[in-house]
Amino acid sequence: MTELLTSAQMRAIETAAISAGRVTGLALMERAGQGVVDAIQTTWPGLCGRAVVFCGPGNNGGDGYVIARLLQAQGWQVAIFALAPPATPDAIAMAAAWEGPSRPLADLAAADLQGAALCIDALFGTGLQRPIGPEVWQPLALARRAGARIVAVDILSGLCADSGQVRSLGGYLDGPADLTVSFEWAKLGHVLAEGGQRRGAFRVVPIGLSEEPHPDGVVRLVTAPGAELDKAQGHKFSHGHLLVLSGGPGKGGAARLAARAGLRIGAGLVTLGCPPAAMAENATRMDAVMLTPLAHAGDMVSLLADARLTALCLGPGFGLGAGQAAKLAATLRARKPAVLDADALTLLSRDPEVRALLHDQLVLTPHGGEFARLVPDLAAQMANPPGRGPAFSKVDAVRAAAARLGVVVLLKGPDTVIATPGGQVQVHAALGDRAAPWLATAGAGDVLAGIIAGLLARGFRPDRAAAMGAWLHVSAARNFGPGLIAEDLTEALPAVLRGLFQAEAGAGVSASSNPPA
Ligand SMILES: NC(=O)C1=CN([C@@H]2O[C@H](COP(=O)(O)OP(=O)(O)OC[C@H]3O[C@@H](n4cnc5c(N)ncnc54)[C@H](O)[C@@H]3O)[C@@H](O)[C@H]2O)[C@@H](O)CC1
Ligand SMILES: Nc1ncnc2c1ncn2[C@@H]1O[C@H](COP(=O)(O)OP(=O)(O)O)[C@@H](O)[C@H]1O
Ligand SMILES: [K+]
Repeated sequence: MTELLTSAQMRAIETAAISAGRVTGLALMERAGQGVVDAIQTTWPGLCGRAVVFCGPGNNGGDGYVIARLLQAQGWQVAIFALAPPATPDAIAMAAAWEGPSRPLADLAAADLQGAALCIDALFGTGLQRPIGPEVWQPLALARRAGARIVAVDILSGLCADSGQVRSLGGYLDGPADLTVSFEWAKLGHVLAEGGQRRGAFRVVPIGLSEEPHPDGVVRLVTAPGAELDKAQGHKFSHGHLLVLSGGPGKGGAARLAARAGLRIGAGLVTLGCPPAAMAENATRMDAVMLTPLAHAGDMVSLLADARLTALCLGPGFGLGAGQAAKLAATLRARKPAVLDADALTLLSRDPEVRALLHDQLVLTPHGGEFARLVPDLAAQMANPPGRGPAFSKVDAVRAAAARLGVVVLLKGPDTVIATPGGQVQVHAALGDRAAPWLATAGAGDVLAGIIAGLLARGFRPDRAAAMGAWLHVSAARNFGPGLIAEDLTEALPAVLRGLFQAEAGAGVSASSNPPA
């Protein structure tokens, strides 16, 4: 399952299926409840004992009443605590079918939680449209302190299903849910921002909607590349020539990392272009990467005119002077595929005339700070704590930035978001069995820029190069593991490629996709 839905998209699918008579809301709710109970058993086989179920007023609460009934039928001792009476027809019906104890959540006392093995959080799901107060999150915090495992129905209450941001007043509970069980498709709030960090073990269970038609504009998770990444027969120029521009003496490390990554990912040739004063330093550090002196933007003319030069990478350790701005402008005027990172992004944000030269063969790879310099209004809107109504998520911000700038934008992080100028969005989620916290190390971003630039040089489309780059980068980090430094990423790439091609040649199925669960 590679789609990531918004709550509106999920609602639209559900409403269409119900209105067409293909399913009833009650049947969906029953399957959702059953899915949660099954997921609890799979996660903690044999667990049984006392459970408290916190129910909200909407259909998320409705799921809670189903879960209470099914747990009780399995021998659990269950008590329901309701934040408010059920308010939707389906939740009212499911509450009526519950024959056990039910009390107001406001009456919850520490004694009610003693010995509870489970706390089912069915307070709010995809319908959360405004911040919750302490009366909602404090009982969850209390249950956690009492030692109960928190099971979030659909999503941990207080997280926005569209942005992953916390919507809470007066604090929020510490830490993640122990288990989150969502229905049919993961939602954006399960991978973006805090949502990715707070989902705990994550399962998506079927509720019978998988064949329903999807609305337009669905965001997709980046999955493993396939055989397309392998090298076809040919000579080195068949696989492209990448030019990486570097800064002056003592500043070349970042560009060298990018250049080596471009070579490792299969560009036929990689040249590092540096100021003449940095030639000696770079020559002692590079063998397979070629070197060329580039004192001024004018020195790039013949290189840029050469059709065999298929991509560029500008930014890592580049510098922020007038000379660098001129080289950036010359590159953009040549309209070749390129990755713009680091200092190139800062130069862009300073100079509207250079920004006017952007074109659709470019990939911009900002981190959060660079993104805020490039598109301050969008970054501010994204950072605002969501109040009432729909949130402005990282997906919304990156989609808007790509449309405004007319380039592919990749905004980095454990939740890497990639958008095209046309509005297509992909997310690479470095979570769960794809978590890569060791990537938070100096120079990791330079390697990512080099990988993507190498893929551009090989002829991949900018959005495809960006998505494959994000996947390969995290896979390389995971392949190396703890202790990773940026240099290790390039050296781990061959094993990652070998694994991919072996998986492809084997079952014909990728062994290492990036599933939501
Ligand atoms: N969409 C689907 O296909 C399915 C949805 N189901 C469940 O239904 C849930 C969505 O149900 P709803 O749309 O009823 O939404 P919720 O149950 O998430 O909450 C909506 C209710 O809470 C109120 N509310 C929202 N924010 C509040 C706040 N901060 N403080 C107090 N009240 C607040 C709303 O006015 C509304 O009454 C899903 O998360 C899922 O658990 C499942 O039953 C199965 C199928
Ligand atoms: N916790 C994390 N999980 C997954 N990826 C991460 C994490 N922290 C950082 N990264 C990745 O590491 C890279 C860091 O890039 P960047 O911030 O530009 O650093 P630098 O400029 O030092 O190279 C990005 O690709 C980012 O997505
Ligand atoms: K919930």
